Amino acid sequence: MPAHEESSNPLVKERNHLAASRTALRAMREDVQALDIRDVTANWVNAAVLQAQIDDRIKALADLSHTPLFFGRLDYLHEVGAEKAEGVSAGAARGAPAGGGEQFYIGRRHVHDAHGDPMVIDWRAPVSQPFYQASRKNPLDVDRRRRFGYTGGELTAYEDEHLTDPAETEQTSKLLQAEIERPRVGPMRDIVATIQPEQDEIVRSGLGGTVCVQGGPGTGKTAVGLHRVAYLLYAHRERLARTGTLVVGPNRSFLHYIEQVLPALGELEVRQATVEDLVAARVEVRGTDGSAAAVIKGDARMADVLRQAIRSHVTPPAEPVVVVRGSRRWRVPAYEVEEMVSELLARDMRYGAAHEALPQRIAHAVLVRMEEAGEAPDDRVQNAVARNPAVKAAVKAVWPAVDPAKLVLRLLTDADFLAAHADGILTDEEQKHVLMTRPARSVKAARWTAADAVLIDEAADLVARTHSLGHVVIDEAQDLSPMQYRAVGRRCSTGSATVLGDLAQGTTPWSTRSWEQALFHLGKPDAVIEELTAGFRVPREVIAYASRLLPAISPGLAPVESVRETPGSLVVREVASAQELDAAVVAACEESLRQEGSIGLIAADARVPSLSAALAAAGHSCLSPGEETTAESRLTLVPASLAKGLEYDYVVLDEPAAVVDGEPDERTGLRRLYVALTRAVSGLVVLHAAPLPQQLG
Ligand SMILES: Nc1ncnc2c1ncn2[C@@H]1O[C@H](COP(=O)(O)OP(=O)(O)OP(=O)(O)O)[C@@H](O)[C@H]1O
Repeated sequence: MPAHEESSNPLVKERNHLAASRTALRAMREDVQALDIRDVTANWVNAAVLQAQIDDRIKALADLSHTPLFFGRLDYLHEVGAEKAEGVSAGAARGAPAGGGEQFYIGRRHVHDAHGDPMVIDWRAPVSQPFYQASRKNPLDVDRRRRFGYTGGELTAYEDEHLTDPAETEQTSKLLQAEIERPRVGPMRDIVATIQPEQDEIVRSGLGGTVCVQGGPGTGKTAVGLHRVAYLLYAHRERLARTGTLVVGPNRSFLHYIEQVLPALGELEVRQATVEDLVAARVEVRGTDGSAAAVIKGDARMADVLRQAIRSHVTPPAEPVVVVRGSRRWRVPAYEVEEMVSELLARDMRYGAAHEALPQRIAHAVLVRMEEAGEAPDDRVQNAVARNPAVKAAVKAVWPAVDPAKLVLRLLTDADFLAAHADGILTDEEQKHVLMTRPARSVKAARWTAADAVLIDEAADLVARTHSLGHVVIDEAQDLSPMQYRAVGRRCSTGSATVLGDLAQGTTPWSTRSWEQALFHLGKPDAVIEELTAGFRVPREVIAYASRLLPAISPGLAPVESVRETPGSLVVREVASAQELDAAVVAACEESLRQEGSIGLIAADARVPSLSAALAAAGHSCLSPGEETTAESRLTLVPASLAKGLEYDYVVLDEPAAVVDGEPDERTGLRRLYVALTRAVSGLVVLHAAPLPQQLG
């Protein structure tokens, strides 16, 4: 209950404001539902588009009973200035505390009353920012910050900080702590009520610049990235609606896990995809690469090879172009066409754009001759000449169209063609690795790998510029290859990016070694690199245990400082023999199921079938990673390879040595183990029959 009493019961007043805000929100929704669009739409296409927008708006205005409409209140000392007033209409109905300042309720979305005056201010509005940033040292004109506590949708508590009262001392907020420690059930949720100052700075950094965030497990990188998109959409709604936004994640399960955060914040238009989704539009990925081949194919030098290979299609003209029109013949000599070609090459334009431009250039040369001969040709004549069979034939010989997939197929199947463009760039050994072991005859027949699809995407961009979005968030970025960074980078070449990752969690053979390099490949070398160090997921004991691996997996990285005490959160249990391990694991899961919240059983991929069978025999069904946990179904069996980015209240970790052995080398194995050890919110039980990796000792 409150530390400071007001004259009448403040909790009652706050509940009244909540009830009034809900009524106002309902009225806003009803207004939208009542819109009659028949008069304003010219045809059914317009009507359908408008109706879809209205439906989205109705969805965005839904009053979700489990997500409180507001979570905080700011009492300003003075009226807010014009620079902050955006999103706050000029009316007087914002509450006015004694003393002449203004009062604002901060929530997930803007709610206004029938007069258009705000009842709740969007957390992203400038006037809300002090809720996250104001401190005793720098109160930002805030007299009082109030946080609200809810139980099952009911407003049940509040907590005040009087930032300008010298008598009051700094205390950690109990409501904040409780919110951070709330058990996890279901998919990831938003953190608007508790964004921390250092996170808020990243969330609100401008649309113009790219930000890269290095942060250990559970420091809120994913949360920050998603809230940043929501913030940018608020601050630059029109521009981003036109250009589009995208969140890139490592796999489907992860995308499922995070997919509800943005809709809960009212943002329904953000695309979410894996890098493979982005690049696999052109070919179907059916094959896999060995790690040696994948590393070379993912190396940025491949971009140089492709560039050379595509340019090799340009051949200097051997003959003049002779265009016959009516009774006349027009001749453009070979040297003149060659000059055009050199000029196009020097301009460094896209291959396909130059292919389109060349016939027009040749036609122009013909037109000049026509004019010299006293004719008066216009644009239509130029276009007709550009389509003349002789011009077409000349362009086909000099600057032929190139199909990106066919180009890559030739590079991967024709050793001489590869050598011609890779010599001096790739060693002989590397070239051998890149060549298909079973050369396919056609694009359709080829068993393309994920890395091949990225090469094709690169080639396609050499032919025609890739469409760029306004903003792209890349999560778990440390696992991207340089070529994958390039693929994502061209999708934000005219926009900006948020790059999120942890060097210690890189588990691909090509994983990022330095953020500077990664940003260079992304095409954003001037990005700001930030670091998050406070951990909101993993309890102190557990993160300390996992951090023992850091010197081996990422020397130089500082361990995460957990904000969660939770004594007794780590149990390491040795099982007498391998035969008894499955039963011990099932028992540990049952033990965990007695607690509230979600349970994740993480095991080496190879151990999953046996554990699945053991659980089934004991009468437990389990979910797959990313599938929604519910009150009835709370146990997920997670192959270690899919654990990244996910979290569970209680984690049972099966046989760490097997997790390490599941990877091609020890460092990658230990990194995989580090990921597995850092998924727990409340408790971790480690079970092992084999000796633990000595780095944990
Ligand atoms: N300011 C915060 N208030 C409350 N919870 C937070 C805050 N920041 C992060 N969290 C919670 O901490 C957990 C970890 O956050 P998140 O998944 O974003 O971390 P991460 O850095 O992406 O971790 P990983 O490296 O393991 O992928 C999530 O449950 C998230 O909601």
